[in-house]
Amino acid sequence: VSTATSIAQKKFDNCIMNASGVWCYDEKELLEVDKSKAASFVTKSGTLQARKGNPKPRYFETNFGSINSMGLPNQGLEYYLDFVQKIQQQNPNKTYFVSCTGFNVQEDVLLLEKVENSGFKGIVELNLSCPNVPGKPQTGYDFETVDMILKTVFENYEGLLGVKLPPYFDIVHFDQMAKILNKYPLTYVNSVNSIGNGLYIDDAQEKVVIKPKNGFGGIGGDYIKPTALANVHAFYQRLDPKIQIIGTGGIKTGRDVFEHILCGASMVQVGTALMKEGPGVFERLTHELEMIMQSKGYEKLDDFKGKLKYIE
Ligand SMILES: O=C(O)c1[nH]c(=O)[nH]c(=O)c1I
Repeated sequence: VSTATSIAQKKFDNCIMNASGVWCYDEKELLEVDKSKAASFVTKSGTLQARKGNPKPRYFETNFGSINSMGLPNQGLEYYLDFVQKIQQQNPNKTYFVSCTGFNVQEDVLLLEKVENSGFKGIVELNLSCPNVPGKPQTGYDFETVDMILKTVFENYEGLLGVKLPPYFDIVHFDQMAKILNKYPLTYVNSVNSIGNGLYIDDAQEKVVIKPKNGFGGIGGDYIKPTALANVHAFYQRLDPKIQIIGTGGIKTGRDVFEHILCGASMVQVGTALMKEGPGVFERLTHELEMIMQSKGYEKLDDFKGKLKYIE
């Protein structure tokens, strides 16, 4: 069996990689993912200037997932572009992802200009869904702004571009977002980012567990898998087939990977489980997926991708 996949005709020998924000902050972490069984890596979302992020503790693991309010700590987009250019020379046949996010459309355009000027030939992920910058609303929940950003960005940028979206919870929102996304030459849509502004409590201390935002933070892990699968499938049902889907959210076993692909994902990304287990998680997930495919007689992803059955 083969767990290989492709995004925009770029071939990957596997369909599992890291989620932006996890194990991708600096060269050390990115090299560890690059050397693992992961198909590729995506960097932490780069901003115009490097950022320290929110005060700690800003990440907490629970039995069922995680809560974070990192606040977009990153080395700055240019750091990630320089690193990927270096790595790309050593692995000319590998396609890498660079994530970026601006605080307004002017910054988004500037970031993508920097990408083009750097000669980066991989795939850009525009993060429209950071839930933890105090005072900044989730761009992904402001549909007019998403439309305006994509219109403006695609007037200038000619490279491969995907968008990272927050989870939606209303069928009409899937319809409205898909209508907007279908207007643009997007490479992919990545669903979902963390479920914003959850709250986890330490009962013994009767206290929150992260410092920023009085304990409010993005939720990941087991808690969000049903929402992630629904977003992947809703967009798979609605988007032009030219726009592929990356599935993120609640992946910690080969079964979770299988389900995301059954819902229509061409690639899956791992966040919380990677944070807990480290880059060895990619070998385990790949093996578990291969076992499932073997037991079902599937040889390649296309044998079951998007083929979720409904009850007649
Ligand atoms: O707080 C963060 O840095 C963060 N945390 C998330 O859960 N998703 C995001 O896109 C970001 I930019």
